[in-house]
Amino acid sequence: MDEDVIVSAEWVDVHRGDPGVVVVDVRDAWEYDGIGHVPGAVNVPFDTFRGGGEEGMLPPEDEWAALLGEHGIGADTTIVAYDDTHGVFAARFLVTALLYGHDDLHLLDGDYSAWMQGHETSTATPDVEAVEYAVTRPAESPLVTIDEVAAATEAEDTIVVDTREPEEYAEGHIPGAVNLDWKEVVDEETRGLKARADVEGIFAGKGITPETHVVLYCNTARRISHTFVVLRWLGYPDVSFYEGSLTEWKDAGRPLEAGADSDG
Ligand SMILES: O=S(=O)([O-])[S-]
Repeated sequence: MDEDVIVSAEWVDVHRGDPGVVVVDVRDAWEYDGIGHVPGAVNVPFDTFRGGGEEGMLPPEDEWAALLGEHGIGADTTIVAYDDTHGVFAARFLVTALLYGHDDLHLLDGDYSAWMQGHETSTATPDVEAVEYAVTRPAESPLVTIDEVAAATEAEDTIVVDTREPEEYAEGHIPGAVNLDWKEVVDEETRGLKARADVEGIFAGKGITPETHVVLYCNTARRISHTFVVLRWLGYPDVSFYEGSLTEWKDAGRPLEAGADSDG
């Protein structure tokens, strides 16, 4: 997952039929079938790759491999994912793929509602030839443990970021964390990301810069997936992902701090 992780609707329109490209729609089946989808996209609903394994909300490795294979995705496939919620569910699909070693990953900028405004849609289910998918775990992982997160709250040049809504943060957050609601970087009108400089400015306003070690958490590692993808797009080199998130933190009886973020 590199700085080309975010792709425009125009790019998807040109490349969606290319050999080796699979467009993945992570909405529910009724939306995919009933409302329509990007022509040629396969449907891998969020529920089918969410949880059930031993590592946070990741699916078991063999189930993940079978799921991708049955949708015609091989280890070298270029994956483009989308949803209808500004990309947050699709981002979780992409981060799951990354954690299981897939490399060529992209998020449609905007979502299906935005796509529908100017692009062809379809209700036809594509013929898919199943392939074998083999997981190869990456040598380096952005995952951090609960103890690493606790240490990060005290470390210099490190910022722990809560990507939930301000009300949730105010109720209780990891001590020392700043609050940056993942939706802050989304343009409500285009449904895609705000301009790059604006996004960088929003992050910088919270102390998140390319020089900082950034540790992300939310409740169950869904919303941080979007922020993680955006930080990869910006090329920030040191971003950690707390898969256990607040669910694990609370279950472990770790301390919480209440109150709003002082930066608003
Ligand atoms: O997005 S979430 O994991 O905090 S529910």
